[in-house]
Parts: sequence; structure tokens; C-alpha cells
Amino acid sequence: MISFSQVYKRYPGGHEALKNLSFTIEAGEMAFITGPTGAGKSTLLKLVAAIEKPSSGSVVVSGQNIGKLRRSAVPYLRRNFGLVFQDHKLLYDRNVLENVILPLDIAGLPRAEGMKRARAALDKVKLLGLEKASPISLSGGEQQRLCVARAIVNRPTIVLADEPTGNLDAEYAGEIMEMFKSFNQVGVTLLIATHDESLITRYSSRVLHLKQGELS
Ligand SMILES: Nc1ncnc2c1ncn2[C@@H]1O[C@H](COP(=O)(O)OP(=O)(O)OP(=O)(O)O)[C@@H](O)[C@H]1O
Repeated sequence: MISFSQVYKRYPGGHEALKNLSFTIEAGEMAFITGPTGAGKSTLLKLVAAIEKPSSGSVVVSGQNIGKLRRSAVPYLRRNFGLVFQDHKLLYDRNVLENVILPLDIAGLPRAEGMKRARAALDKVKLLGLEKASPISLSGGEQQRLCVARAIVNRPTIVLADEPTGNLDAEYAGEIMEMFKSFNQVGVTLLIATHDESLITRYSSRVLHLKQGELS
């Protein structure tokens, strides 16, 4: 469960990016965050991922109060997360399979088990067969799907995605959304930030509308 209670986020310099946010996302829910540029969508996701801390109010994720979390506890919390963030770049000096297996190597999973899981993740995003390719040779949509495979390979309970379909045409964007829907159907909680309102009208999921840092 993700729970925000009277959350404010002020960045150094005084800009108030989020104002008095209170909402709850239940385990297994799929929800969208929309709003114009600068509305605070990325900031909200960063608070959930413990990349930023609230200035006041409480953010509780999987029973952990993010504002009170010790730095050393953050990696343990993040093991529950799959992050599809714009600044999480693919490694172009490694092939597709190596990009997906990396989080498992870091987690210390035996190689054979890691290979099995990485292939299963690539299968889910329909990239099996391109394991040996360099990410740079993939299309934009394929690279985006590779980012999704890397995010889900750890079998996260919560997936946070920031503009996962940014720069994709409607067909690729639709594919990515269908993939998220299928993860949700097996119990994964999804929180997806997007400014593309047309994409979410097809889904009956909850939508949190942000405007200048406030829920409207
Ligand atoms: N590290 C930071 N330091 C100072 N101000 C920041 C920082 N990060 C974001 N902001 C400001 O906080 C506000 C909200 O930014 P945020 O990135 O959360 O919005 P967004 O809705 O995700 O926008 P976009 O759709 O353009 O990504 C913006 O005014 C932004 O300039």
C-alpha cells in the first residue's frame, strides 16, 4: 500500500512542488498520475521511491515511513520496486540480456537463475530473440520495452513508471500500456505518470490529476 498524508515537498530554493497531498493506493491497484509539465508528477513518484523525502506530512510505502527511513534501509525498500524512470539509461556497451540481468547480478542471484529470470522478463516484453543485440540497435519502442523488462526482472510488487510512453507513437505506447495492465492482472501495484490523457481513457483505472502540485 502507498499512503500520502498531508504531504508537502519544497525543493531547495523554496519551490513548492507538492502541496497538501493525501491519497492511498491499495496493493494491487493500477493508477495514473496526470497533469501538465511541472505539475509535480515526477516528484510524487520520487517520494514513493525514496529518491526524495517529503518536507512535511507522511509518505508510507509497504509499511515504511519514507521520511523517517535510514539511508541504509533504502536499498531494501527498493527491492520491492520496479522503476521505469526517464533518467535510468540503458547501458550501450552491454547487450540486451546483460542489461536485464544486471539488477540480478547486483542482488547476488546465481547466474543460472539470473539467466532464466532475465529470459522470462524479455519474453514478457516480446524481446526474446534479441538478447545478443546492442540496445543502440533497437527501435525507440523496443528500448522502452527493454527498460520495462529490466524493471520487472526482480519480480517487484510495485512498479513506478515516469512517462513510460514518452516519445513513442500510439501503437508502441498502447503496447507498453497493455503490458502494464497484464502485470497488474497478476497482482503488481502500478503507479504511472503521464501527460498523455488520451492513453488512459481506455483504462478504467483511477486517475490522480495534479495541477501546480495539488490534487484537483
Ligand atoms: N531537484 C529539483 N530542484 C528544484 N526544483 C525542482 C527539482 N525537481 C523538480 N523541481 C521543480 O518542481 C516542480 C515539479 O517538477 P516535476 O518534475 O515533479 O513535474 P512533472 O509534472 O513531472 O513535470 P514534467 O511533466 O515536465 O516531467 C517543477 O516546477 C520543477 O521545476
